[in-house]
Amino acid sequence: MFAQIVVDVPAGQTDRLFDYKVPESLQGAVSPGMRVVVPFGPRKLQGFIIRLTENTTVKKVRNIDELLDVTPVLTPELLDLGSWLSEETICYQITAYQSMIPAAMRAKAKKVLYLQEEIVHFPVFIQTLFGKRSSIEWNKVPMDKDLLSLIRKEVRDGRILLEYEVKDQARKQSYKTIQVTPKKSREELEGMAGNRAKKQLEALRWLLEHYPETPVPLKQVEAEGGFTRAVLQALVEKGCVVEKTIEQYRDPFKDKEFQKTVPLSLTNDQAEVLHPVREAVGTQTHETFLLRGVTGSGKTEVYLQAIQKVIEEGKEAIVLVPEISLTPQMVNRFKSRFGSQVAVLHSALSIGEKYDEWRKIQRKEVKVAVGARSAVFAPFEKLGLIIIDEEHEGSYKQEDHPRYHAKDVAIWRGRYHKCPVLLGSATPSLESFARAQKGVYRLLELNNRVNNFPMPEVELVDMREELKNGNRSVFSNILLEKLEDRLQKGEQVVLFLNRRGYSTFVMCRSCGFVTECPHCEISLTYHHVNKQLKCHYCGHEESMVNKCPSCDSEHIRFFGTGTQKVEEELTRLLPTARVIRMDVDTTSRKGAHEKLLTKFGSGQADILLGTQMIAKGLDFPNITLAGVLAADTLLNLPDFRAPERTFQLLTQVSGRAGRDKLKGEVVIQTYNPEHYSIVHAKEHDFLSFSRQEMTQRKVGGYPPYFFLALITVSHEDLSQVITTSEKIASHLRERLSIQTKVLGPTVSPIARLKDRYRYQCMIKYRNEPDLTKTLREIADHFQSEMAKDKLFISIDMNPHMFM
Ligand SMILES: Nc1ncnc2c1ncn2[C@@H]1O[C@H](COP(=O)(O)OP(=O)(O)OP(=O)(O)O)[C@@H](O)[C@H]1O
Ligand SMILES: [Zn+2]
Ligand SMILES: [Zn+2]
Repeated sequence: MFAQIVVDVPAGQTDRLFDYKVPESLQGAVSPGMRVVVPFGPRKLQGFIIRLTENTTVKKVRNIDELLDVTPVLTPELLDLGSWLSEETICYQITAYQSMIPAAMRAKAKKVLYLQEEIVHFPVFIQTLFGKRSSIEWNKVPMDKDLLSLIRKEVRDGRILLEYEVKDQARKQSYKTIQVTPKKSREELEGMAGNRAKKQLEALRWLLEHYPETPVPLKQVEAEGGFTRAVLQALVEKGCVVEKTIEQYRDPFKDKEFQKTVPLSLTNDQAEVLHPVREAVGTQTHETFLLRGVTGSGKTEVYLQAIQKVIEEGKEAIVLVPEISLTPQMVNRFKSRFGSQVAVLHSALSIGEKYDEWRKIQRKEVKVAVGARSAVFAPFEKLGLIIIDEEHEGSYKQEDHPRYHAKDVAIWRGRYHKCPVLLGSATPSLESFARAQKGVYRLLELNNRVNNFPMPEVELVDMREELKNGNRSVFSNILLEKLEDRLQKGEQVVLFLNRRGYSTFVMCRSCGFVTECPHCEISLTYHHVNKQLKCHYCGHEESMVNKCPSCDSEHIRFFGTGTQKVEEELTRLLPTARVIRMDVDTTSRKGAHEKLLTKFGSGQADILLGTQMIAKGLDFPNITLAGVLAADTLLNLPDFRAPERTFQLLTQVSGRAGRDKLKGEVVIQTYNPEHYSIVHAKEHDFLSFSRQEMTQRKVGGYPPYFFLALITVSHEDLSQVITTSEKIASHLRERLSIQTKVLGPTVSPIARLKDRYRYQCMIKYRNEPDLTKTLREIADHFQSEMAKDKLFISIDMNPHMFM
C-alpha cells in the first residue's frame, strides 16, 4: 500500500503530493488526515496523508518513517477544504492544513499515552508495552501495525488517553489518583505488601480506613496521611493499590458559574427572521442568510434559538465572533444557554487550553464552537449551521498565509454539509449587502430594537468650531456637559477613542520634524509608562529625546491623544468620575479584560474609556451616553473602505447607548461633520449610506463592482524591488484581459518595513477565470529567487489592508 503525502517542505519546492510506501508494520494503522514523518532527500519531514493507494508510478519509493497520530487530525472534508484554500488563496497546501490544527499539534510537542483503567483490563500486547507504567511516551511505542491498531481502538474508546505535553503548560493537565486494589481482602493486601515494609503497611492501613473504595488524588494522600511518594509508589508496584491518571481539561471557565438561561419568548420580528433559518437547518438546505439587525435588535437571541434547533437535530454549530468582541459577556451568553456543550476557541487562551477546547470538538464532546476566525475550521462532522456575527469585521480576513476570509470558508463548508450560513450585522459589508440585494444571499431584517426601545439621539460636534472658541481640550463643551449630567444621575458612559492613527507621536514644533522608526517609514509612538518611543510594526524602541535631532530646538514633544492622556484629562476635568480605561496596556494580563468589564457592569465605575475593544457587543442597561472623541481618524487612512469602516464603527459605538429602558444619547466629535459616513451614522441610516458608498465604489472601480488582488514586493535593496515589481506588472498586463486594470507598481503606503522596501501592484478585475493560475505561476517563477535571496512577494486575492 502507498500513501500520497503533502510534505512540509520549506519554500523552494512546488506544491505537490509525494508517494511513500506504507511499511508492513503500519498497514491498517494509517488513514488519510494523519500526520507522518517521511524521509525527504537527506532530511526527515512532517507531512499529512492525503490518500492511500494500491499502486504508484514512482520507481524508487521510500517508506514512511513514523506515524504521528492514532486518529486522523483532519477529516476528509478538511482535507478537501485545504486543497481548495490553497488554490483560492495561493498558498501551499501544507500551510492550509497547518492552519487548521491547533498550535499545540504544530509545535514539536511530546506525546504521551496514559492508561485510563487498570492495566489488567487491557490486551496482553498493551500490558507488555506499559509494564508497570501507567503512561508511556509515543516515540517509545514500536511502530507495529497490530499494536498500533489496538492502541487506536483504546484511544477511540477513551481507555487510553493521548496527551500533548505542551511546554507552555505550567498548570497540571492531569493528576494521579490511587485506590486500594478492589476485590481483595485486607489480609491478602497486607500479605502482598509484606510485613517488613512498615511504612507501606501503615499507608495501606490508612487508605483502607479512610478511602477503602474510592480513588483519592495522590497529592491528597501525601498531604493528609503524610506518606511519601516513594512509599505509595512501592504499594503500586506490589499491586496493593492501583494508580490512575485522571485527565483534567484546562478549562479556562472552570471557576465560573454560568446562570442557566432559557430561550426568551421572541418578538414578532425575531420570530420572523428565525423561521427560515430553522427551516433550512431542519431540511438540511444550504443557503446563506444575511441578517441585518440594528444594534440592540436581539440578533444574539436569534442565533441562540437557531442553534437550539441545530442541537435538537443532533447536529453541530459554529459561531464566529470578532476576536475583539469575544468578550466574556458574549461567551457567557452561549455558555449560559448551552452549558458544557460549548467549546470556546479564543486567542487569549494558552496553547494548551486551546488544544483542549479543540479536542472537545474533535471527540464530539461538544455541540457548539464559539470562537474567532480560525474556529471556522472546527473539526465537526455533522455541521448544521455556521453563524458569523458582525460579519463586516475586517478581522475575519487573515492577513498572513493562508490569506483566507472566514466567510468564504464558512460558505464552502455550508455547501459541503448542506447547512445554512447565517451572517449577522447591524452594518453589513457592502459586498455582502450587494449579494443579498441580488438574491445570492437571503436578506433578513430587524429594523427595531427589542421592545421598540428608540435608537439613541446622535449629536455631531464640529471640533474646528470648538478650537475657534478657544477650547483646546479633547472634550467639547457639549460632551463635558453631558458627562457631568450622567455623573449626577448615576448613569454610565462609554467613551471611544480610536487606537489607530491617533496614538501619540513626537514632533518638533520649530521645524516639524517627526521621529520615525529607523527600520520602517512610520512615526514612533510615545509610551507614557516607560517614557520610550516605540515602533508598532517592528518593535524598535528608543528613549524620548529632549532636543530635536534635526534643528536642536527644545520644543519637541509628543502630540496626539492616547487613552492614557485622555484619562488624565478626564480625571482633571471631572475629579469625582470613576474611570475604567480599557486598551492594550490595561488588558494585557490574562483575565484583566473580564475583570474590568465586570467592575463596570456592577456599577463600580461611571465611565468606560477605551479603544476598539469597547465598541462592539457590550450590552449594559445603564449606559445612556456614548461619546466618540475623534470620528475622523479612520477616514484619513489610505484605504477605499475608510468611509465604510467609519460608518460601521460609529454605528457600533452609538449602539452601546440606550439599550434598555433608559434613553440613550450619543456625541460624535469630528473635524468632518459633513462627511457622508458621519452624517448617515448620525441618522442610523444604513440604506442611505450604502447607496452613496456604492456610487463611490462604482466610480473608483472597487468591490463589490470589481474584485481586487494585491501584490506586494519587498526587498532590502530598493532597485531589486522596483525591477521585480515592474516585471510582474508588465507580465500581468500581457496575460490579463483588456477590461482588467493593473495599477502600479507604486510605493506601498508603508514604504519601508523592517528594513525592507515595499512596492505594490493592484489588479482590478471583473472576470478573470485564470487569475489565480497566472499569479501562482508568477510566485513559482520567483520561487528560487525568493528562497536564496531576500526577495519577498506576497499575493492577496481579497485584500483588506493596503498598507
Ligand atoms: N425576545 C426578547 N425579549 C426580551 N429581551 C430580549 C429579547 N431578545 C433580546 N433581548 C434583549 O435585548 C438586548 C439586546 O439584544 P442583543 O444583544 O441580542 O442585540 P444585538 O442585535 O446582538 O445587538 P448588537 O448588534 O448591538 O450587539 C439584550 O439585553 C437581550 O437580552
Ligand atoms: Zn526641529
Ligand atoms: Zn519599525
